[in-house]
This record gives sequence, C-alpha cells and structure tokens, in this order.
Amino acid sequence: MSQTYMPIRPVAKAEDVQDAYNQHKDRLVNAIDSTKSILSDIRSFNKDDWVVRYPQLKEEPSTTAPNTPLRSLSFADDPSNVTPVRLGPTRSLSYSDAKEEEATDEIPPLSSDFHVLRLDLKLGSASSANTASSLVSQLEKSSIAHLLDERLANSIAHIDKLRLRVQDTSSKVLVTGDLNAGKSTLVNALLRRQIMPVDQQPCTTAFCEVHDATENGDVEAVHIVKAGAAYDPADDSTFTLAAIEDLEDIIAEYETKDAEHLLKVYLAGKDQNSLLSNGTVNISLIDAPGLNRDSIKTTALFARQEEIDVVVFVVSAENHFTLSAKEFLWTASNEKAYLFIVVNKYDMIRNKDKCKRIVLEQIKGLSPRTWEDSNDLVHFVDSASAVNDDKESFAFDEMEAALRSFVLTKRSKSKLQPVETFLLNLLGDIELLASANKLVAEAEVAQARAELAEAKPVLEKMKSGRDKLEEGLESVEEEGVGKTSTKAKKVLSDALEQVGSGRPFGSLQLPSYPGLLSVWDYARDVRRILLESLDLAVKLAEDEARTVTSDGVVQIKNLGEEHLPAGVERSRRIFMPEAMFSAVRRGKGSNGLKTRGKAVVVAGGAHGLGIGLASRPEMQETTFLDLFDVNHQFFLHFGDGSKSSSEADSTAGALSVVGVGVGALTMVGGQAVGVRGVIEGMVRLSDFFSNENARKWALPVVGAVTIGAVVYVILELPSSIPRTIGRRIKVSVEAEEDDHQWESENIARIGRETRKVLRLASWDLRERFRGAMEERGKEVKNAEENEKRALKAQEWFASVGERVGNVRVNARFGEVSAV
Ligand SMILES: Nc1nc2c(ncn2[C@@H]2O[C@H](COP(=O)(O)OP(=O)(O)OP(=O)(O)O)[C@@H](O)[C@H]2O)c(=O)[nH]1
Repeated sequence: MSQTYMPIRPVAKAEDVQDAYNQHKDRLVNAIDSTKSILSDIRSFNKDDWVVRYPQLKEEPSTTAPNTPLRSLSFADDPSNVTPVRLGPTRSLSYSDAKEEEATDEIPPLSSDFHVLRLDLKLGSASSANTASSLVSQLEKSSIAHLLDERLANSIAHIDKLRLRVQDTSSKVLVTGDLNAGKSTLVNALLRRQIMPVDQQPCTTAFCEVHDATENGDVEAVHIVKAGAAYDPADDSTFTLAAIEDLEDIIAEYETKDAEHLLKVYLAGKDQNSLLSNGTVNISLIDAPGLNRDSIKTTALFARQEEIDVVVFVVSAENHFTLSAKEFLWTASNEKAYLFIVVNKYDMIRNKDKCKRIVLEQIKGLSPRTWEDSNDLVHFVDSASAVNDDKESFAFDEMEAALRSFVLTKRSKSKLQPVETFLLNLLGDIELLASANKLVAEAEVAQARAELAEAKPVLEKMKSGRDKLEEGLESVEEEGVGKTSTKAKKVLSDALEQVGSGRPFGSLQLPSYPGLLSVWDYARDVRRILLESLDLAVKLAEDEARTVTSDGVVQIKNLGEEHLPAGVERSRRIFMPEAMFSAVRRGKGSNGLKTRGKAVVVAGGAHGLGIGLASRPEMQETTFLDLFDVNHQFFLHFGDGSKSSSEADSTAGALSVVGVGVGALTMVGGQAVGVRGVIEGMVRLSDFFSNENARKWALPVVGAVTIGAVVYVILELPSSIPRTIGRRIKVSVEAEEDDHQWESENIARIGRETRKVLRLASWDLRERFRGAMEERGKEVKNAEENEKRALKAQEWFASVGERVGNVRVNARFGEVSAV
C-alpha cells in the first residue's frame, strides 16, 4: 500500500539532528574546557592564596521563601560555628537576612550536599556518630583543603575523560535478527555495496564489523581477529589479513566451524550518502549472525558492549518475531532501550496493514518504549530492492535517515547528556563552594577591619607618643641625677666643713675628755666620731638619693601608664630603695664552700659595706700630730696648706721634736706668732741672757712663762684635739686626687647609683613600649594582610561565581536540547 511507503518524517530532519548534535557537542567541549580551567584555578588558589573551606549545609524549615530555603552553614574544620544562610537557585549561598530572591516555581528543590566534590569526612561507624563528628571537627583546615584538592584533581581527570568521550566520533551499530531475515542484504543496502554474502541459506556465522578504510590507512582489507587477541589494527599479530574479495569465501569457511568469529572489514570509496560517511560520527556496522539457539547468547553479549550505540533488529515481515527473536529483544530492551527495528521483506506481504498491526502489537509486548516511539524506531522496508539503485525506495531512505538520527540521538542521550548532567552538578558544586568561601572571605574582611579599627589608633598614638616618652624618661633621669648630686654635695660639704672645725655631724657626740692621762684614747675616740660623722653624712646623702630615686621611679611608672596601651602588662618590678648602694656578693654556703650563682645583697651603703672612712684602718690611726699639729702650723705659715697629707707626714717626723716646744710657743696668746718672730725672739732672748742683770731675773720669768704655756696647752687639749683631728681629717680627705677625692667620689657614686636605678626603670619601660609597639605593629600588619587576602578571595570567589554562570549560559545548560 502506497501510504506505508510515504516518508514518515522529512529527510532534512537528519541534517538538523546532525547540526544540533554538533552544536551540542561543541558547547559541551567548551563547557568542559571552561570548567576544567575553573577547577585548575581553584586548585592553584587553594594552594597559593587561600585555604579553601569545605562547607556543610543542613536544611532548616522556611516559611517565607520556599525556593530559597533556609540552611545552616558550617565548615568541616569548624562544625560548631553555624550561620543561617539561603541557597539560591543556582546553589549559590547568601546570608539569610539578605534580600530574598524572587521565588519562581521552576526551580527544582536544591540539594544542599555536594554531588561531585563531596568529601567523605564521616569517619568511623554510623553507630558512633559522636565519635565520627568529633573526628571531623578535629580535621584541620589544611587537611580538608588537601582532601578537596585531591577531589578537584580527580574531577579534572574525570572531565578529561568525558571530553574524550564527547569528542569520540566512533559509533557502532549492531545489526542482528532472525536467521535469513535479510541482515546482510540490509547492511549491503546501507553500504551501497555488495559486501556481505547473501544467501537463501542461513550463512553468516561471524560478526562482520564494517569500518571506514581511513581507520586502516585508506587500505581496504579484511582482518580476521585471532581468538583471544586484543585487536589492534596496527599490530598484525592480533589478526590474519585477507582481501575484501575473499570475504565471501572466508564467511563460507567459518560457516562450517562452530565458534563465532570477528572480522574487521575496512571499506574505501563509500557513497557520500551512506550511513557510514555522514561526517559527524564514524559509524561502523556490525553484521551479526542470525539468531539461533547457539548464537543468541553471544549476540546478546555483544549487544551489551559499551561501544554499541544502537541495536538494529531485523525481522522478516513474512515470519514476524520468532521465539529466539522475542527472547533476544526481551533481554536487549531491558538492558538497552535503544532498539531500532527493521521489518524486512515488506514487499513480500500482501496485507501490509495487518502485518504492521501484528508486528507492532508484538513490539508493544516486547519493548514498550520502542513501541511508544514506533514512528521513528520501527520501519517496514524492502532491503533487496534498496540495493538496486534503479528503484526508488522512499521507505528505505526514510529508514536510513531515521537510523542516522537515531544513532545521533542515542549518542546524545548516552554520551552527551550524562556529561551535561555531570557538568551541571559539578558547576553547582563549584558555585556552592565559591559562594560559601565568599561568605567566609566577607566575614574575614569584616573581622580584619574591626581589628584594624582597634589596633591602628593605638599604634598611631604610640608612634606619636614615642618621642614624648623618650624625652620624659631622659628628663626624669637627668633631673633625678641632678637633684641627688646637688643634695649630696650640700650634705657632704656641710659635714666636711663641720668635721673640719672639729664638730661631729648629726646626732653624733664627741666623747667627754677623760683627762691628760687618757689623752691618747681621747684622740682616738674623737677621730672615730669625726670619721663616723663623715660616714653619717654619706649615709644621709644616700638616703636623700633614695627618696629622689623613688620619686623618679614613680614618675617613670606614671609615664608608663600614660604611654603604654591598655592590655600591656606593666612592670612588676618593685623598687627597693634599701637595695640602692648595695652590692651583690657571691655568697658562701654554710659549709664554707662557694655556692654557685647564689648572690647576697648587702644593704647599708658604703657604711654597711665596710668601706666607710671610720672602717678604714689608715684613717683610724691616731698619731702624735692629732694632739699637736705642728705640721699644720708649719704649713699654715710657710706653705700653702694644700700639700698632700703624705708630704705633710714626711716632713712631720723631722719637725716633731722641736714641734712640741715651738708648737707650744706658737700657741702662746692663742695666736700664731710666726717663725720669724720666734727667731727674732730667740735672738733677743740670747741677747737678753747675755746681759748679767737680765740673766738674774729673767730665768725664773721664762721658766714661769713656759710652765704657764705648757699648762695652757694642756688645759686647751679637750678643745684643740677635735679641731686638730677634724682639720687633719678634712685635709686628708680633700687631699686625694680628683677622682678619689672623698666628696666628689661620693657625689659621683650617689649620682651613678641613682642613674643606674632610673635607667633600669626607663629601660624596662622602653622595652615594654617597644615590645607593645612591635606587637601592635604586627597586629596591624597581620590585619592589613588578612584584609587584603580576604578581599582578594572575596573578589576571586565572586568571579568564580560569574565564570560558572557564564559557562552555564554559553553551554545553554537548562535549555531543552534539540537532540
Ligand atoms: N523479497 C525480498 N527478499 C529479500 C529481502 N531481503 C533479503 N531477501 C532475501 O532473503 C534471503 C536471505 O537474505 P540474507 O541477507 O542472506 O539474510 P541473512 O539474515 O543475512 O541470513 P543469515 O545471515 O544467514 O542469517 C536472500 O535470498 C535475499 O535475497 C527483501 O527485502 N525482499
């Protein structure tokens, strides 16, 4: 009937399908390349710039915006820190208080979990959920980032494979069916060439795989694949070579053998319109043996192979489906839904409608999905006449076009669609990852800014206050030292002046005069008291210094309060004034052995250290000169009085003998007469004694005067001794070299000690200030770096989101594919 030969679908459809397929393929390849570049960039960013965090989302019920459901976001390395967020339509995250997106009905319920980039962090058994979660929380950021990196690397490797799969143009069409149904005739018709042997007797027992000769270096040939060998056209040890012309003989030869064989047939110069050379996919046709009890299993197994894209099942219109055909179809349709049924020898049928009805009814039972699409998938043809070019065979052409479309559609469904689904899931995962990390980066920017707002003004204040603090410390030190030195000078000069005139200092008292017989002891005690007076003055000056230094320490402490920022630990040193003017001595243990490192502080200043004047043996020595200071008198009148005590002492010996008398003389009248006067007096005396009269009365007079003078001197001793000793002490302490001079040495020492304490306190404060400033500087620098890094990450993750969006748009994901 003519209607059955009418084209079911326009032939142009095949080209449309092909174009659509090519576009789909190209878009996918581009999307794969872009996705791969995004993944590689995330890996480098994770490695070099930012430890990418792995988000975990939990669903929360939301009433206001069902399509942007509320989730709680936490991170694998910090599961306890939870933030409420909303999941956008493309699995991007935003804070739950952000403006809610328009709810649209088309948005499918979104998964909060990762599809491709999911990390299996749940360690331990399900029964020990607590242990597992605690294990997860123990995972560090870096180890999670490392796991993520591995997952990204695996995803890249996987999409590389997908790319190869998408670009792979080879497609296999297995032609099988009942014995003698006309499979070989159909294959020949599709190839536009008589290649397969056609016989009324069942003949084909081998699988003949027909390829384009370009796959074999443009050489037509038959490769008989050796049993068990992994076929490789480039390795002739895996096959036996034969000529195309011998194909019929080879197949005939194998008819007699039991086992099925695989023949690879390479054909050149094919018709441009043949199924094999459509330009998009390299289809290879496989002519399988007719189904019988022996071959059905092998064929079913063959059909199941991954690379078989379409199974063309040939059934004879005369016989309908045989039992073995039904068995095969049943199995195949369960495993592969892509069955293409050619009802051959349709020309032989007289009641075509009836035949069609019966066959379709059978198909409905065997493969409902094929039946549903029977307009495209079930074709009634006459292959024998199609081989004959002279005859028009619309049904065959239509079948061929439908088969070509079907191969492409199937490829699209079996190869492109899964890749598209995978890419969509992967892009969704990337978006989720990027938007979660963007939120983290935003939070870190905010935190860094808050830190900066706190630390920067403190640092600025410290910077501007540094010079002031330095000046303050210097002036405290200088003022302190100046004050102590001035005070010490005054105390010591006064004391020296007082002692010099024979008066003791402070509360010290001179001993009472014990009488002439104990004059020596008296002189010794006076000397001791006067020396102790000077020591007391030193102690007083030291006490003054202690007070001044204490004030200085308090001032330094106040400077610290003023300049050190809050939170910086203040000096915990406690100033002990009594430890001033003390020395640290290496102590000895109770057993008399030296104790390593054990120090003993000896308090009490120069006095306590046993270096006071009263403790110096050379100063304690009482001499005759302490009683009658002839020497002093001599130099008072003949010298400049400023000679060193050593010089004075050396001359003292020579003069000591005459000194007593002369000294006594000089003291007559309580005032100095002078040597010249004495000599003149002596001359006059000799003149006087040479006179007879004078000699008579003068001697008793002189004797009386001398006795009077001696008595006077003796009576004066209680007050003259302190004066003499005081003067002698003054001269001896003043006579030292500048550096060792008692007064200046003590002033310098007291000043030094004050400086030492104040400098130590200043140093402590300076160190604290420097440390605090360094720390604030570091804090500011860290916060600035964190802000910069987080800002960069924020922008970077936003750009990843955009890139993902662009990939989706360019790949036209989400549109209903034409193929
Ligand atoms: N009238 C008619 N005869 C056909 C048609 N197709 C095939 N034949 C004939 O049917 C016989 C068997 O054809 P083959 O192509 O050898 O069948 P086959 O399915 O390959 O056979 P085996 O491989 O042995 O199973 C041949 O004599 C063909 O000429 C057709 O469409 N119409």
